[in-house]
Amino acid sequence: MKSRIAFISEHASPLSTIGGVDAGGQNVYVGELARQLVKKGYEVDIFTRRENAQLPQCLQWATGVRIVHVDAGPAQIIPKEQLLPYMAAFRDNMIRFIQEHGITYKLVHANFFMSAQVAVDLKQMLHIPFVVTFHALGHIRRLHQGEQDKFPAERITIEKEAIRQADCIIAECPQDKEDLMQYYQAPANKISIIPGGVNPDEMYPVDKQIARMRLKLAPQEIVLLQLGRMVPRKGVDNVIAALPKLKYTGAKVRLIIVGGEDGARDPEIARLKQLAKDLGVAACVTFAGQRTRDELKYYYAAADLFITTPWYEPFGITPLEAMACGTPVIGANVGGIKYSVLDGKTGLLVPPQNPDALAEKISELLLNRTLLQEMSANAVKRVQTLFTWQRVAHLMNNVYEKVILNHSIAVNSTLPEDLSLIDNAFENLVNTITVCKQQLRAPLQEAARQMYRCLLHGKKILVCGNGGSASQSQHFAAELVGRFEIPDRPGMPAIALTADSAVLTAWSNDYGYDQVFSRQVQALGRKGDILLCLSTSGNSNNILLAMEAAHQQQMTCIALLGKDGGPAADYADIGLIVPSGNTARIQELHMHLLHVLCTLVERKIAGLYANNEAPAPKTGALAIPVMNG
Ligand SMILES: O=C(CO)[C@@H](O)[C@H](O)[C@H](O)[C@H](O)COP(=O)(O)O
Ligand SMILES: [Zn+2]
Repeated sequence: MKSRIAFISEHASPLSTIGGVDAGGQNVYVGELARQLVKKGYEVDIFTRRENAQLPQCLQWATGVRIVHVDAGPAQIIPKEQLLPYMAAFRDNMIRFIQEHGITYKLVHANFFMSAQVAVDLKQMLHIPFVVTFHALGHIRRLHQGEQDKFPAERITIEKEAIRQADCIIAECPQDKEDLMQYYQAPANKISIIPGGVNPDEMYPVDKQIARMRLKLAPQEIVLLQLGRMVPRKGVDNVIAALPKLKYTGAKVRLIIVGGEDGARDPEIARLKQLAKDLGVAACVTFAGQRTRDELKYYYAAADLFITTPWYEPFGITPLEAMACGTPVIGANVGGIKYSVLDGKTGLLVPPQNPDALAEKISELLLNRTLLQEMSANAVKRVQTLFTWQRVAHLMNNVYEKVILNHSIAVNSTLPEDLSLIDNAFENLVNTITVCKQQLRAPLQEAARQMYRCLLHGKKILVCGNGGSASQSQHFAAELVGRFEIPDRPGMPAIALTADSAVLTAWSNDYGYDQVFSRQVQALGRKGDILLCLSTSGNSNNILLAMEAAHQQQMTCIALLGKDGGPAADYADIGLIVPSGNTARIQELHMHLLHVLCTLVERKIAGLYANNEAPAPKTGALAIPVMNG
């Protein structure tokens, strides 16, 4: 059966024309991801604020994808900085729609902080788990824009609460994950890195001259392209400011700026036009305004270089689109751009807000046509392997499935008896650890000292136990023979007596299980060796007989025991008794004790070399230097 899920994207609808002040990557993200998720078996409803009274409440936008227009504030475009007061109405009307239509959503995917706030409420009221992609973080914006950031101050608090409540947080690049962890204390295990993508049927390489003919651009000019939302953060002024600094003296260079509206209505375009005039480069800057998505590939393909130098970019879809069309990118070394653009391979990275550095890199690339061609091929390949919406949907589907599964487990398994069993097991373990910490410090130290001495004198450690303790014996031997925490140290001789099925079965079959370890101790043990025994009860006959055999061989017996130690406590030279009546807890503590012993012994052995107590081995396998006596 298909799973129905809800996207919330309060200000960014896939219906909007890209390049408007608030219409950019998020609109594409929501639409493309929804379409691809349909192929994974989902039905997606995208809830977005009604910006136009003429639109129907619910519109079938693509197969399996509906857009639901939610009434929240006036039905007109409102800058997203002013939308927060309408979000309560958004939430209430969204819930009304869900209830009137009797829909059950398996999951909500919130986009941007205001949608996340709605998702938090939905989770509380309707018990729907949610995933969030923030697309930008308020804290980082504040850092970069200070007072010019016009979002309400509550944004950061809302983001923090959403992070606390979310079932999974989608970071769009490694930097985004770091920011979430550093500024919001988001737990790493709640974050999945999933980038944005490109639709290869929409963005693909087109012959440069054909693209230019379509756009009526001069075939012989050098074209630099800047495309996207026209807001100060995007650093378009930085690109204009680089133009007079270009050292390139070949063909005429033209900068085409796609996005934004007519200068009179768009203050940012007016500002950029004025800047171009002031710098004397107005004649080589073309303001192309907003373009339909169909036209964008021609712009990307017509350009020799795509340039994007924002101060902050949580992901950035335009550099990917440019690369998909085979156009190398010079991008700011920030956020998602430093992840999508491979410096030196698919383009170059520059510091933001630095026209000199940008001018230098543009000139460098324009002078190296061979490199530009290589970068173009690399760019297409990189996008097609890593950044298609198909791949994004595949990764997202994995996240959704995990969230949906965990949610249903949580809902169906909150039986009070289960919970109290879980809690008891943890509390029991914590208590046992606390008691052991006090009681076992001295014997642990002594056991480690004995083991170290034994190994230093060229002797070995034999280990045995039954059942769970048998596997722990092997676990311990493996840590010593191989390595534990310190690489490049000599192997230490340790043998688990539980691992040779031929010996175990023959001796048990022919003489009895009680002799299964003692026989091996006689055969393998020598004076000065250690026998390490594990027994939760201290009662197992084969363990007691093994210790007897060890004493006859003048070996030292160390025993990890439980309960009251049983008779084994009397046989052992050093007994480490876990004072618990619960076999499982005893075994858990035994494993911990074995690891602590590994740490102590390994450090001592490794320290031998560090302190020059022994010559470092010259060639071949490392060996512990043997001391006589
Ligand atoms: O793992 C477990 C219980 O948690 C069992 O396999 C358990 O190790 C076996 O019953 C052993 O035979 C118990 O022997 P011992 O610890 O009393 O010497
Ligand atoms: Zn067990």
